[in-house]
Amino acid sequence: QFHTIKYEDLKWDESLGQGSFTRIFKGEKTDYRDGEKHTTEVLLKELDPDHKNCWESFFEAASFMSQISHKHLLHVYGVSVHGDKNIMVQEFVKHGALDLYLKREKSLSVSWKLNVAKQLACVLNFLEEQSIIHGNICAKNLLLVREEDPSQGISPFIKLSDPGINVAMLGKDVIMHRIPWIAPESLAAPDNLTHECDKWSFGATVWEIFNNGNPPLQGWSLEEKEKFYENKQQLPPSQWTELADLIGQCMSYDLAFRPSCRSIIRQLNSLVTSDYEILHATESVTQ
Ligand SMILES: Nc1cnc(-c2cc(N)nc3[nH]ccc23)cn1
Repeated sequence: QFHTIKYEDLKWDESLGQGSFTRIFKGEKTDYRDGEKHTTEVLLKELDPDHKNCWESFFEAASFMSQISHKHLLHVYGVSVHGDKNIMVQEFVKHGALDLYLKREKSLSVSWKLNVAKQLACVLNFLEEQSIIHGNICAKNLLLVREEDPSQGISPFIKLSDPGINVAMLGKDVIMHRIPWIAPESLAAPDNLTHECDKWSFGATVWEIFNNGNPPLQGWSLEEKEKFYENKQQLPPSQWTELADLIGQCMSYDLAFRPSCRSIIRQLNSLVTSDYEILHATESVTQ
């Protein structure tokens, strides 16, 4: 299952916002190991008391994250229950969620974006090998551990966060808000997620990464979003045809057409090599 942490060993610092039915805070946890007191910076994710009915799903997400470990998966230290408070204690990731970072940093290079997309493909492949379905892949659930520093040859490093409350527990509206990240087939059957669902979401997330953090279908109403799926529409394709092809394959309405993780990684690797031409192409355009 997961490690339980004593409430009195936690300290709350500033609020960092909220997710679906959760509030997040920066904080600290203390533990006593070999007679010494250790303080660790943590992210405290609190389930709203008025959504107590979701606590199983909340803890399912915690145990999901605690059962497996991977360099690109967020570490969950454990959970703490105190009265009607359910708290998930996660590693604190310095640069926060990628969707906000992409909006803020307007001049990220193509190789930066490809590097991040490859890291996500790696953890997606790992989850598939472990027969584990995440169910909520999007830039908001990617955390930036380390920024790039080209002068030092340091590349960005991301981690995939927990999936949050199971999409089947959420109301129809929340599910609709997840268009176009949620796979079309999951709209009708949110409690029957498959690995193919994660590939669809991967496609939407790569589109986000290359679209400078502008969310896809930004400002669309729930009705328009529903039509987007009913009419089997696609997101606006990137000018980079190979990238647009990969995103299009991942976001096929027919599950069978979605590529294997190995194929996704192979196609991303081939993109890196052809990165040179596109880089010069965009530079010549922008100059
Ligand atoms: N596991 C996590 C999750 N989110 C953060 C985080 C870091 C930061 N600098 N600003 C933020 N603003 C909102 C969340 C957040 C950290 N660790």
